[in-house]
Amino acid sequence: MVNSTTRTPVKVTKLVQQRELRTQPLPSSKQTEKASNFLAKTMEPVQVFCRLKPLPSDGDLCCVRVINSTKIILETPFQVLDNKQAAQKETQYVFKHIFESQASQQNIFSAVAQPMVESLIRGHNGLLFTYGVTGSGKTYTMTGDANHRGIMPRCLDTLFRAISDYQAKKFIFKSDHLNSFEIQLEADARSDRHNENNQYFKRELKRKYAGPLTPSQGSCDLTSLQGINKDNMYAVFITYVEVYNNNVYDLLEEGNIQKTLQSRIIREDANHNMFVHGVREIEIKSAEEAIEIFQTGQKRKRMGHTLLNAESSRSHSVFNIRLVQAPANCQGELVSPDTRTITIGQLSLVDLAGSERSSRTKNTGLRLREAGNINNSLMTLRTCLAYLRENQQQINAAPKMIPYRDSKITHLFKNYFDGEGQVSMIVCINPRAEDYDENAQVMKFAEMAQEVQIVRATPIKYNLGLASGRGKANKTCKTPVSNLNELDNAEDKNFDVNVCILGLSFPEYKIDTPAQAESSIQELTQYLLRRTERRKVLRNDLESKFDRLRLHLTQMEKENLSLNCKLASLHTRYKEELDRSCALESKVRVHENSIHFLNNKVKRREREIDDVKRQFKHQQTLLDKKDEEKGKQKKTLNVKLAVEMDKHNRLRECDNMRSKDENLSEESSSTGQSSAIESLRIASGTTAISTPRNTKYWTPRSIRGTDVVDRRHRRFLASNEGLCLHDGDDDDDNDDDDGGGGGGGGGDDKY
Ligand SMILES: Nc1ncnc2c1ncn2[C@@H]1O[C@H](COP(=O)(O)OP(=O)(O)OP(=O)(O)O)[C@@H](O)[C@H]1O
Repeated sequence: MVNSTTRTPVKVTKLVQQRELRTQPLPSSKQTEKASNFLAKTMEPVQVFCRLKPLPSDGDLCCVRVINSTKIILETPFQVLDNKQAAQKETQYVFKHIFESQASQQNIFSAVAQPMVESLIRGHNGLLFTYGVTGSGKTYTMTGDANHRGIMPRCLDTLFRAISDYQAKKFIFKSDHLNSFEIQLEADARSDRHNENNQYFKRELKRKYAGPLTPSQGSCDLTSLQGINKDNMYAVFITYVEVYNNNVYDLLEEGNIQKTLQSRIIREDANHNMFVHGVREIEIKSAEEAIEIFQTGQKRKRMGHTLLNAESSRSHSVFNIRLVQAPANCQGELVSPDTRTITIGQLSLVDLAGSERSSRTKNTGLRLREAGNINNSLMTLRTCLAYLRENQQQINAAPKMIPYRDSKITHLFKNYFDGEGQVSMIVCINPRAEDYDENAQVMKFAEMAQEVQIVRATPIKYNLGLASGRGKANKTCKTPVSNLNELDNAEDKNFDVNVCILGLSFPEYKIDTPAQAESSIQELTQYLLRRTERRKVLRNDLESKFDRLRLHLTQMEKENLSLNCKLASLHTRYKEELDRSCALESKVRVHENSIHFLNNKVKRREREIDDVKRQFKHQQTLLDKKDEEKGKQKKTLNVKLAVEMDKHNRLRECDNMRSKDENLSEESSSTGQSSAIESLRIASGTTAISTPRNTKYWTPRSIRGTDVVDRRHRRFLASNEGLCLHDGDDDDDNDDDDGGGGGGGGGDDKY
């Protein structure tokens, strides 16, 4: 990267010099005269154009009358007169050109912007802004829409068509982020291009955007376009900033579109030019690319809604086209590495926010604040131009300080008013009767603005001692050379063409008279001297090239040798690595087989485990069912057992009673106390009730009755024993009962 200072065309201006002159003690009359002559020669006024917007319908009241292409009359509409009860007033204004409502976008571009593009190609600065009431057609004029492309897309199209054959490769010129440029070596530029391509393809995969605006095709006839230097290489850079609420935002800032933009500061560069610090400057290679980038910025732009215009711009937007150029080298291809030869021209296209009285828009809150800021910045612009005009008109008075810094937009424009270049303004007028008051203000300002003088840009020329026309000549030779290179003939290949022109052809000379001969000889001598000089330059250039080539060849030879050694060692290493990898591969194969075998085994085992699990589950369900059945059986048997036990207890009580009765009867028979027995029987109510027969037909030994009870008792015991076999828990109870029953059992023995 070449590190040297960059030159921009706008430097300390003649106007500033003039003002400095005025601040010093009174200049001599000779000085003043010289200065005024100088001013008269090099300054030109701000060019003010006026564009009328068509009325929405024929019946609408109009407040302007066009006299001719430069004169216009603003007249008080009857409607306004009625309201104010004032006398009809007419004010005539003169502008550089008045475009009536039927004027096309192309007309505006050709008359206003095309000369500025030519200036830009010559390396000069230009500022073009649209000014007017909200909805008067400022954005339409500057940007336009898909069918009616405005100034900006037309400028881009014209510029790219003009420099198409002379564009430097991308990243040869590189921004130094301080408003200047450097020249990169081709290797660095190539690496940057490579990185960008990678990002581009990634972006392309995601992108699905088609903006409404496309660059205009054929905005101007290129044959009429002047200023292109065919021995220079060009590169175009763009920036797009917005001034909103007196803060500057970079609309092309990197990152997501929804991202909150960072406010930027305005700084002065090494050449005293104002620039937005840290702004993203993008190199573009076609008008289409520029429009696409512009659309991205446009999306970010804050759009407010007022009652007057649903899509009103609440901010000033500044679209900068910067054209960087430098002389090409001998081959007419690469840019000369000398950074001092760089020329930067800048064209600023500014779409100002609409001037509007807030009482009319009925804005409130944020919108009111926006309107306040817009009005303040426009007021500062008006004040700056008014003071500039005053300073220029009253040369002998103490100059007023211009309040550029009071607003961001004027701070940014400072260079244009203080420096060299061209300033143009398009005043957009909506000729509706309702807009009369605002239009009067706008026109007053416009009239005043065209009295401000701007220093005309001085032409910039560099003589590198190289032949002019070298670029074209090299281009002409390129085609046959590339054709030769495509041939098989080795001798014809790599034919290096370097067209070196020694200058213009021999001048014509006349030697009819001695005087003529003398002057011709002098002319020829001059011509030959120039030729000799040029030959010297070319020879030096050739020799330095030979030297470089020789050096290059020796270096290449050395590199070749070392590369060959490296290649041989790499070859042997490669073979070793190949053998190792073969051995490893066979090992891997063995391991793979064993893994395969083990895998199969594992699968088999898993299947077996599954089978066993299934069987186990089945057995489990069978067991559960059996348990359930057992539980049910147990319950029914318990019920039966309880019933039988109850019966058995009752029977046993009966037996006991009977045996007691028998004992008593035996005792009474022996003692003859039957009355006592009788009283006992009465005391035992149960026995009396259960055996009523006994009292009536009682015999001391009723063998039949004993037999029946005995049989029943035995059946019960048998069944009870059978039950006890089934239930172990109940066995204890039965045993207890049997304890009782044991008595019974004992009793059984008695039976
Ligand atoms: N010369 C014209 N011919 C046809 N239509 C126009 C013309 N000028 C403006 N318009 C239309 O008028 C409307 C408002 O124009 P535009 O947005 O350019 O106004 P503006 O001055 O930029 O407003 P603001 O300051 O609010 O942004 C748009 O729909 C536009 O298409």
